[in-house]
Order: sequence, then C-alpha cells, then structure tokens
Amino acid sequence: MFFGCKNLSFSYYEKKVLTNINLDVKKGEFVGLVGSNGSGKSTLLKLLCGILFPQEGEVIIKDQKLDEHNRIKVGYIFQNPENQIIGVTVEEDVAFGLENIGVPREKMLERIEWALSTVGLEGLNHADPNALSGGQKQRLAIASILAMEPEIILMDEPTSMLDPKGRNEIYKVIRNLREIGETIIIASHHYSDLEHVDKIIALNDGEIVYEGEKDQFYKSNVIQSELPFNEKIKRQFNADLKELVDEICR
Ligand SMILES: Nc1ncnc2c1ncn2[C@@H]1O[C@H](COP(=O)(O)OP(=O)(O)OP(=O)(O)O)[C@@H](O)[C@H]1O
Repeated sequence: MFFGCKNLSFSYYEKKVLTNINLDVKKGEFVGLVGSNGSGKSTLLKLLCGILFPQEGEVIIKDQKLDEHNRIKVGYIFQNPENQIIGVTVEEDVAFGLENIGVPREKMLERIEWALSTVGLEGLNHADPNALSGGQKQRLAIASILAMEPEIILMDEPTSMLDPKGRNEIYKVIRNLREIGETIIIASHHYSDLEHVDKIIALNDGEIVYEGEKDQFYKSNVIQSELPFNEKIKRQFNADLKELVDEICR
C-alpha cells in the first residue's frame, strides 16, 4: 500500500469521533475529503500525519506503519498558515524543517529555491513572512512542507481563510503540485477546492459514507450540505442557476 489506513478508530477521551476508517490512496492521486462540521475530517488528517495516534488500527506509508521514524514522509498543511510560519524571513521559514533533519547547506539552498518557485514565491527569499498576503502566507506554508520532500501532502481547508484572489493562488499551486505528481488529500467544504480531485471520500459522524467519483457523489444524496451551491439551486428550483438569473434579469 502506498498510503492509507486500516481499521482506524479514534476517541477524544470518552467521545468516539472516528470509527473503523479504511483508506487506500494511490501514488499521484488527488483525494477530496468532505463532510459536515464535526464529522471528523481534521481529526482524520491529524491521525494520517502522526500528530495524533489512533486507539485502534494503523496508518500505512509505503507498506510500513506510520511512526515517529517515518512520519516525516507525510506533510500536513494547517488551515491557518499563521500556525505554521516561524521564520523571520521567507527563506528561513522554509529552511527551518530542513535544518532539523540535517540537510546539507548546498542541498538545502537547492530545495528552498525549488519549493519557492513551485509555489510562485521565487525572489521573495528575504521578505518578512508577516508582510505577505494571506494567499502568499499559505503558499509559504506549502513551500516549507514541500521542501521536506514528503511522499504525501495533507491540506486541511487550505483556502477557508483566503479571499478569492488568495484562493486562486492556491488553486494554481495545487495544479503545479499535481503536474509534478504529488499525492494530495485535501479536506474542504469549498466546491472549487475539489474541482479536480480524482476521488471523494465523505465522512459522516466519523464514518466513511462514500468513496468514489466526484460527479457521482454530487448526484447522490449522501451529504446534502456538501452540495455545490449551483447543484442545490438545481434541485430546489429544477433549473440551472444561470437560467434563473437570466429569467430574473429579463
Ligand atoms: N481536541 C479535542 N478534544 C475533544 N473533542 C474534540 C477535539 N477536537 C475535535 N473534537 C471533536 O471531534 C469531532 C470531530 O472534530 P473535527 O475537528 O475532526 O471535525 P471536522 O470534520 O474537521 O470539522 P470542521 O469542518 O468543523 O473543521 C467534533 O465533535 C469535535 O467537537
């Protein structure tokens, strides 16, 4: 198995929030994780990257159980980039993780340049991270993870704190990451975040209730609240959003 988990269950003290989760993610796959508030998406991502440990089951990375020795292979991008940025300059921020794992200086500079250009922040090496826009901060957080060359990247609602411009910047980065063959799981409520996913996994009350094609998911009634706005309109008024607007404006 490239990446996934087997029979994973997790409780916060007495409260069970995930039950018997099984995932199998192929190399290069782009997976969307959806579910209403509190369904367990963030908890699942935190288990998949080793921030939390399950009471039952295991996470697998390249046929091995995820533990403190190999969890570096899983990169986790927080919802709020402020939680992740620690450097005084952009370059220092990306360098931080690399220094921790003892990457030699020359290799480190190469990786920093590559990561910054992949997220479109080239030339900003000496900028103050606090002076960056929201979209740039999120891209810096992605670069810092990318530089560590993880096998898989997990993103927890990466656009929820951004304006439309920032969101578009992140979509461009995701397209770049896909082109270079990165494996990505993205938890999100935003339909646009999930436009290009290979498959959807839907959680409800801590259980997987759907796994499969995106279009099929939106056609099904598994989780109504996750439907894109246009689809909700279609079902309610039996008309396309554009047709309705045209009709109203006539
Ligand atoms: N640290 C914690 N201690 C106790 N309960 C928690 C903790 N974190 C989350 N929970 C509970 O676990 C359940 C799942 O939460 P989680 O944040 O994983 O869901 P989510 O699907 O990511 O929600 P959202 O879309 O709102 O971010 C919720 O009922 C939440 O209240």
